[in-house]
Amino acid sequence: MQSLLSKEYKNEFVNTFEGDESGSLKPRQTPGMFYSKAKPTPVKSPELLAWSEELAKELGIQKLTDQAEIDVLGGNKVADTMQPYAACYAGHQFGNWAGQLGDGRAITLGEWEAPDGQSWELQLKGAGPTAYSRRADGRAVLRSSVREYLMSEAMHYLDIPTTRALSLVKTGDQVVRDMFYNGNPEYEPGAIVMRVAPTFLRFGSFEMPAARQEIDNLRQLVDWTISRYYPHIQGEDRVMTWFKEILDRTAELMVEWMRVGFVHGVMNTDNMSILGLTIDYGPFSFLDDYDPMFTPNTTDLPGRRYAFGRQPSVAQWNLGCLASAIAALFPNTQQLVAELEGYETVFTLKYRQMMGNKLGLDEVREEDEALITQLETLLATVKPDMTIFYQLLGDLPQEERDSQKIFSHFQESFYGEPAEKAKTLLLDFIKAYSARIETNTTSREESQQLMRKTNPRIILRNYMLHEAIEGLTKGDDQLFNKLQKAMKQPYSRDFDEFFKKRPDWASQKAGCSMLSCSS
Ligand SMILES: Nc1ncnc2c1ncn2[C@@H]1O[C@H](COP(=O)(O)OP(=O)(O)OP(=O)(O)O)[C@@H](O)[C@H]1O
Repeated sequence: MQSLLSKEYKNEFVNTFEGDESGSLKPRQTPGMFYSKAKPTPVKSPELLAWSEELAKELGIQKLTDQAEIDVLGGNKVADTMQPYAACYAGHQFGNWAGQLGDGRAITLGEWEAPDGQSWELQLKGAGPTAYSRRADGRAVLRSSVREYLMSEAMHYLDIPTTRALSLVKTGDQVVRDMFYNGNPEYEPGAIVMRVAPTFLRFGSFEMPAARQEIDNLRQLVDWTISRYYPHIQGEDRVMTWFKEILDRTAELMVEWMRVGFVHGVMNTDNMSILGLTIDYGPFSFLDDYDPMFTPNTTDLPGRRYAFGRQPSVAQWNLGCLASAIAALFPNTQQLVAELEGYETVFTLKYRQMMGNKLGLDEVREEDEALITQLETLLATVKPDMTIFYQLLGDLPQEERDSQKIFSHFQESFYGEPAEKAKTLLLDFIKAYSARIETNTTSREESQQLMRKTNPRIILRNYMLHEAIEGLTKGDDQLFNKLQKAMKQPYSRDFDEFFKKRPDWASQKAGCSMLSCSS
């Protein structure tokens, strides 16, 4: 175990690539550069609100003992061997080329080598302006930081690839935000999250040199990324093999989001991790009532580009941007295009298997495709609470045939009284499902076990996060602490006080269902 301050940090990224070393925080374009050095801007009075004990242990980080370490987490102190920088990247936002973006409020302090040899970038989000802040302040508010802290850890415990969060610090400064974009800016408490990931490189990191036609830089970044993060990929075709693996990981990530009903909300290419991790927890939401066209992002409302059911195809579109960016490294792009077109097959195979697990099927047979489609139609029509529906499905007695009893069994998952047609869909599905389950070669117990480890029981619903944030803002951390415990066991029945659907009052309240982009 080592302390945050005494660690000998590695700085491979800045030692390998060309960067702007001036340390100037003036917003600017940085052609030819992979990063710009940027020290965090000190805050008034950093106060530790949360610390991920398990993650710290995994990384070999010693328990915090004094204020100097909290000062590191708040950006007021930098260890001697850290070389803080903001990365330069570009991106497509809402389908449009946005040019240079870069870390406008995130600063990577250094790379921490864990006892198992794995290297982790330690990054502060909300640590003040950088060369890439454009017209914004480089800060984050408590509201969005609590959401990122809790949700990224919750995703980890759901077994979904994600960046992690080590700490949450309240800065003591006030930050101005117009939460509802109605021209009424308000002061909100500022906060900083320390995020960790092997790398925060995004699709947009590769789009940047490609757009600037800096082909040598692009090649250098690709080669380095493969050697460092995909060391098992060797040989002449390594760039193509690498692309295929990113495609595979991205498809897998989409399947995982669909499994738990996670809607990211801003799937721009600057928010697509090159490792296939969930990155950037902004206006995300879990589905409450099952609606494939639900988007939690108010900015996304007109087109619903990032709606729940569209995420897999948006991921393919984003992979297309990555493919275009690296196309210059291939003599011809035929295979690249073919791989991209193969995404749908890759996704569908994984998706079916995942749905089979959600349903407790022993295997996914060809005829199960119809059952899955039947279920999807049922869910999209009845719009029950997704999480509760699957829990009830797992608990439904196998021998139950009484329509009224079946209907009552699912009552808890309904938002409002379903129409007659919806009832018929439910009963027809249950009939087909029960018949299929009877043909399982595995036992009912095994089937239920599979369902229990695939279908989460506890999800961090937006209204719960909202209530926890309201509490914290008033100095009451009870709910926040309870959620921190509950999210670590999303498949257990020990935290059933959070096993409940979204209350009526929360469906229209800002921050409880829908959110705006960057805060
Ligand atoms: N308050 C802010 N100050 C400076 N730059 C910002 C601010 N908010 C967002 N940005 C920048 O705007 C771009 C898009 O914002 P987005 O909300 O996707 O990212 P983010 O939440 O800040 O960061 P990340 O993707 O690193 O989690 C990024 O380049 C980001 O750094």
